[in-house]
Amino acid sequence: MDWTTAHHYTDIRYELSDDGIAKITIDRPEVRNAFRPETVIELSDAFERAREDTSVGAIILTGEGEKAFCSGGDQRVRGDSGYRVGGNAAVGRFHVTDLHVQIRRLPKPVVAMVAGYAIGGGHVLHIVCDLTIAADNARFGQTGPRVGSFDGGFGAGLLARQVGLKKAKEIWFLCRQYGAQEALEMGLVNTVVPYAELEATTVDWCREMLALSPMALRLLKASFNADEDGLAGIQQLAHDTNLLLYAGEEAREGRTAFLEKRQPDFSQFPRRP
Ligand SMILES: CC(C)(COP(=O)(O)OP(=O)(O)OC[C@H]1O[C@@H](n2cnc3c(N)ncnc32)[C@H](O)[C@@H]1OP(=O)(O)O)[C@@H](O)C(=O)NCCC(=O)NCCSC(=O)c1cc(O)c2ccccc2c1O
Repeated sequence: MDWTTAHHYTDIRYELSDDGIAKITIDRPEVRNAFRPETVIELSDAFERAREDTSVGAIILTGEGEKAFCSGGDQRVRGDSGYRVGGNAAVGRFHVTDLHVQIRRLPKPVVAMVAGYAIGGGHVLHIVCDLTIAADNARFGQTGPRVGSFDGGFGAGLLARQVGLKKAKEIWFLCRQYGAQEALEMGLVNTVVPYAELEATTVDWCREMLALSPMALRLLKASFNADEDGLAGIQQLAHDTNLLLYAGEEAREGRTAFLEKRQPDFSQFPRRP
């Protein structure tokens, strides 16, 4: 697969295929692709870039190398008030949770491509992606209670929806690691493939989605969010539906009437049963 670098970052890579796939790679293999605040800022920028690029229809999130997708927050820059920018800022950050919301709100499918460890905050990153393709060497788990941390947001609630409440509690309360096959059996990932086939399979899945209606995929993603995110999810689905209303004659009549300073004539539109 040929990828073209579309923007240069320090901690991540942002690449595009020639057919509408963006690939975002956490590029810190020396720490098993742990993220520091700078990494999260770059990831957020890259996801926004992919969102704004109308040629992009699917996004892959992955980690460099075969040893890890992501090992969570970089413990070397963890201070008493969060993770420190530059390793020594006085006030820390916990803003990977904003990235979770951004990935879920992004109106294009986001696919986690996981080889090696998806651990701690790195595990939550794959949970918030729409699909997960795992290599046969992938290992999943939470470590929060082992390092004095927890994610009570999507890391707990969404995980429970994916694998069931008892299993989610087991994952968090015992901090065990689970292999790719076990993850597949519990509904944590969509498929498992040999590492050598990981990228080709992920790209194939993306291409299948690229051949489908982008608006239908967008509304489906918003529909799942509406169920899971309460009022914020309903707002997103409503906003997306409003896009369709805007594109129709009925809404156009309202806008045109306002601009022409006349009463709108909605009588021409059916009152559908
Ligand atoms: C991931 C591992 C299981 C890999 O084990 P392995 O044996 O393959 O490799 P090493 O352990 O030897 O690691 C190689 C090298 O990488 C360094 N490293 C690994 N992970 C990290 C990390 N997270 N931070 C910093 N450095 C890391 C390791 O020290 C080695 O360096 P050398 O210099 O010695 O070569 C295993 O490494 C592992 O268990 N890692 C730790 C996983 C972990 O506990 N992660 C943090 C969980 S907490 C978290 O992520 C988190 C972040 C947030 O931002 C939150 C925000 C809001 C709520 C909750 C949050 C949250 O919980």
